[in-house]
Amino acid sequence: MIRTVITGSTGRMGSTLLRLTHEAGDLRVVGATARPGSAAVGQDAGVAARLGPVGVLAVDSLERALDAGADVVIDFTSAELSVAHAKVCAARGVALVVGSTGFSPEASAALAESAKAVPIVAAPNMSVGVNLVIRMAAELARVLGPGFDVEVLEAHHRMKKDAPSGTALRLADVLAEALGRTQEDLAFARHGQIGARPAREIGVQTLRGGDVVGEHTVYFFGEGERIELTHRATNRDQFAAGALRAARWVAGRAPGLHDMADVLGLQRTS
Ligand SMILES: NC(=O)C1=CN([C@@H]2O[C@H](COP(=O)(O)OP(=O)(O)OC[C@H]3O[C@@H](n4cnc5c(N)ncnc54)[C@H](OP(=O)(O)O)[C@@H]3O)[C@@H](O)[C@H]2O)C=CC1
Ligand SMILES: O=C(O)C1=N[C@H](C(=O)O)C[C@H](O)C1
Repeated sequence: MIRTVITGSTGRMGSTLLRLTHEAGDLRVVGATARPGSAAVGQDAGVAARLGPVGVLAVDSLERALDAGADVVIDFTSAELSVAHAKVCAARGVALVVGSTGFSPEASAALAESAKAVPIVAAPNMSVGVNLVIRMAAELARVLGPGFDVEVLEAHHRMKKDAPSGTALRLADVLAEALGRTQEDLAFARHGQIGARPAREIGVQTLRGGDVVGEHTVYFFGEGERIELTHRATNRDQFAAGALRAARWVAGRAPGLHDMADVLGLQRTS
């Protein structure tokens, strides 16, 4: 049994992770955290997450959740909290799976520092399907080459805090690498008299509204043809299932920072 702690267990992803971990035959929920001062603290974490009892009380810090011992922490909270949680995992020698997005360069560097002490899998999207789409997008860009204009469009629910999504940023990075472009070539917004589209540009656009779980499309606009590569998530289970797969893979590994491509045995695209 892989002893697993779920942070942010009342959140959209936290509650999904709690349910799938509780249902898994090979993982056991041994700890759960909730925001300090919230009504969930001290309650059965499953009840607080409106799932039914899981037999573990939600506590207000990761340190406390780890007191009974754990093999892996699964963390979908925020970039800032994930960095703090990674430091705790590094100090306690516990493996970590991070799904949070919105990392600044400094936060990414801090995560990499913690990964010198413990194994960490971090990815902006844990869906197996999305990771294959990322790979296919890089391949399409390489083969189609500079004659196609490339644009990334993402849509998410109205509560999402970061923009563009972590997945859209990853797509933009792998497309830029495949096409020999740089961060300077990414266009995050257009407005007014912008003139003709620069050939090197890679557009990254954001939609927000309603309960959209997560949609990403890469457009390759050519002369006389257009390719659209789309992934649509209709619930959060596939993100959580990917995170559980990462947890099984990372528990007991040597320290290091890994991506979902490593978990899935795919060649890294960037
Ligand atoms: N990698 C992937 O596959 C996916 C990644 N994500 C990412 O996961 C993250 C979480 O998304 P989502 O579940 O929708 O967000 P939610 O806001 O629903 O959940 C976040 C959870 O973390 C808790 N939390 C956040 N900040 C703090 C803090 N400072 N102290 C204590 N608790 C805190 C929240 O508590 P409270 O509710 O009290 O605020 C909540 O329980 C986002 O960064 C999102 O982009 C999402 C889906 C898939
Ligand atoms: O916040 C979300 O909901 C999601 N965030 C991730 C991202 O930023 O890429 C992944 C997924 O699309 C859902």
